[in-house]
Amino acid sequence: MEKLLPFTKYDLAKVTNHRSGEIKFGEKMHTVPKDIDPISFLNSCEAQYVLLGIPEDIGVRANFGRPGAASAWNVAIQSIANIQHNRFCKGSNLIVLGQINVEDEMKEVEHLDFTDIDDRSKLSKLVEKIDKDVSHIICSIIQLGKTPIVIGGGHNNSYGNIKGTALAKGKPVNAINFDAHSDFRILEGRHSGNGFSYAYEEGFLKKYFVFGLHENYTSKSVLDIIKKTDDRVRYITYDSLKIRKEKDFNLEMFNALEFIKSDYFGIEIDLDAIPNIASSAMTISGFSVEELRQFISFFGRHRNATYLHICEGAPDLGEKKNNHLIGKLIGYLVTDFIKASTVEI
Ligand SMILES: N=CN[C@@H](CCC(=O)O)C(=O)O
Repeated sequence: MEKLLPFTKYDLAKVTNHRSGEIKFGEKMHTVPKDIDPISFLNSCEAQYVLLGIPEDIGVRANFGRPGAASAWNVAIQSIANIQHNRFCKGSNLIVLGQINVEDEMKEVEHLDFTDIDDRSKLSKLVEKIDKDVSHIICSIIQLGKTPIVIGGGHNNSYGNIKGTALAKGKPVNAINFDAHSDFRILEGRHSGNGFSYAYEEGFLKKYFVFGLHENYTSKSVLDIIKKTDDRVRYITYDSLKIRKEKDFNLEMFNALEFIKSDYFGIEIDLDAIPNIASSAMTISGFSVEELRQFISFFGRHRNATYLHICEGAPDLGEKKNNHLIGKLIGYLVTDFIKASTVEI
């Protein structure tokens, strides 16, 4: 895990606000001790869930998007460290592994211009480099029997999550994606809009379900491709669920689970599906936070749920005064996922 920047107990102490009479997650979560190999530590630690940050937005830049997703990890870990450790959820069930070291890559892209064809190709190459690191770390975590909770970063990291999971399990895996976009776009060089299509094309992704696609932001060509692969790729649109009310949210979650549950699956959450959450493709129309929480709680309950990835949140693009809110939202989602596994289906 050379590309891992471990989160130390001092880092954790710095972000935990101690209050007498209370126990915060930051006082109970595990960190990799200095001079101990992360793999040996993961192997010996009893906690099931492994927090990993990917503070990059190179895939978003390569997709003509607005940078900012690199800032989610920092605000997320600050919020998670200050959740109350109690009978409903225990901080001691989490290992804060750290973040993928993308400092050099982020420096390299500072002056790249995505409208320049050569620069765009450099951006895509850097995304490929990060893909390798993500898939390697995810594979190692899953091989040790742990459950990764990944905080992105752009949605390009779905590729590394899916590939790492498939390599660890020794077979292609499935994915459910709560998203306004399919990210199943053409293979034109890696970016945040084609993580799933690359994983599918390369044989790591078997079945894929997109939950809540926005009809206005899905191209005819993507819809045509999906139509031809109906046995393996399906979707339900946000508009049919929440606007025209032709479909029922709970029933469609059930149907989506029926589709993907035959194999291990990853739960992918793009925060651009939630209105007014700062992100590259921020929206004013979308699912509520409660619906998203119910979604994670529902899918996280299944024994084949193998990882959770929360991405595209970009606190740096939001209002300065309230940029902790994305961290707070991510904290709710992380604990909903952990709580879900105690009611396995
Ligand atoms: N991960 C996001 N992908 C979307 C972004 C859409 C946008 O920037 O408007 C996509 O490529 O379709």
